Amino acid sequence: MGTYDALLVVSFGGPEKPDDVMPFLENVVRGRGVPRERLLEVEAHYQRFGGVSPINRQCRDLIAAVEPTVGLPVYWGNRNWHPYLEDTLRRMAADGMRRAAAFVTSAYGSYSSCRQYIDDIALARAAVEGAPEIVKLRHFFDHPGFVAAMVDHTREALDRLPAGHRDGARLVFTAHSIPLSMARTAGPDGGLYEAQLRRAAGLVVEGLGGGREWDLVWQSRSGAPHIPWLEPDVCDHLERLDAPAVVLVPIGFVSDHMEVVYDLDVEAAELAAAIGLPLTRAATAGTHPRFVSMIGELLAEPEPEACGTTCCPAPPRRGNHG
Ligand SMILES: CC1=C(CCC(=O)O)c2cc3nc(cc4[nH]c(cc5[nH]c(cc1n2)c(C)c5CCC(=O)O)c(CCC(=O)O)c4C)C(CCC(=O)O)=C3C
Ligand SMILES: [Fe+2]
Repeated sequence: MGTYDALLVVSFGGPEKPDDVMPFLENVVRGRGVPRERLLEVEAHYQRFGGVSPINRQCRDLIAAVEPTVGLPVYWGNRNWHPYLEDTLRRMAADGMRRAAAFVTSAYGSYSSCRQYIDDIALARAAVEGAPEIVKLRHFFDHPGFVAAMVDHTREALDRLPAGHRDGARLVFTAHSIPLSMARTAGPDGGLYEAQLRRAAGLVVEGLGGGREWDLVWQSRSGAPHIPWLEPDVCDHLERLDAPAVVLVPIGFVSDHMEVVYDLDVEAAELAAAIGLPLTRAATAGTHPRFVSMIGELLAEPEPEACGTTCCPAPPRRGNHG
């Protein structure tokens, strides 16, 4: 860890009170062509939980668990809500930090899950005089710490199924859907997002001892209806699936984001109850001890090379942001 003088946790950000919800959502979708109706729907998901996203609390919990283990000061900055990256970089500069490793709370490559973080770090650095150099840590989808946490949590979810359903239960892995065009151009050769997700899911199945049927499906589709996104959606999949029981494994998320607590724990759970399908949901990595120790292990790895400039290109912007 000799080359870094701080760890910077970079996350998505989320609202912490009802009045934060619309300004937060407008930050997220600025220039993105997300229809107003979709935004209002998602606003209702947040308001149902008192206008509070679980994500900030999860970042604080992760930082509290990680800080004592890494021997470095830990900072936290978000892309879309307070504490904003720019404010955090300003504080880091004032504290004399010159060079920090960035742990982004997303394990995979694609524009939304990687490049957008890199771009926002660069924008924030450009706005702050004397901002520290930032080295983004690698995609950790296949790291034994992440995999071990998901294996444990999937086993716990299997154990929560009614006895008699555990052996035959199907594992349904989920990740955030993205536009097909974004999926095709993810990574240096395209298709990286889906390939990394399949690899991570396969490692979890292996860690459980193998021999189980599993699928990778998508959730939380956004955007305009005429734009194709990755399919099938988790709910369509559950409806068609011929399985005695299901464990949902949100392998695409590192903590229980709003997408997990609403789209899976409310929507998918209601559907499963309606069609009589026994279903449980595996916890996300969260603050599992192996996930926490993984961060220290990533800091000790040889410094990752920066992504190439043609990797995960930005989709065309819409609206008044060019
Ligand atoms: C790949 C991916 C991840 C995983 C990687 C990562 O973790 O970064 C992710 C995470 C998250 N997405 C989140 C929230 C939202 N995402 C939206 C919209 C979008 N997501 C997209 C992709 C992803 N999103 C895309 C292509 C869009 C369309 C607009 C655009 O092109 O940018 C919208 C707009 C409303 C809507 O959903 O339509 C919201 C509110 C939160 C916070 C949750 C909380 O508060 O707990 C988190 C962690
Ligand atoms: Fe999202």
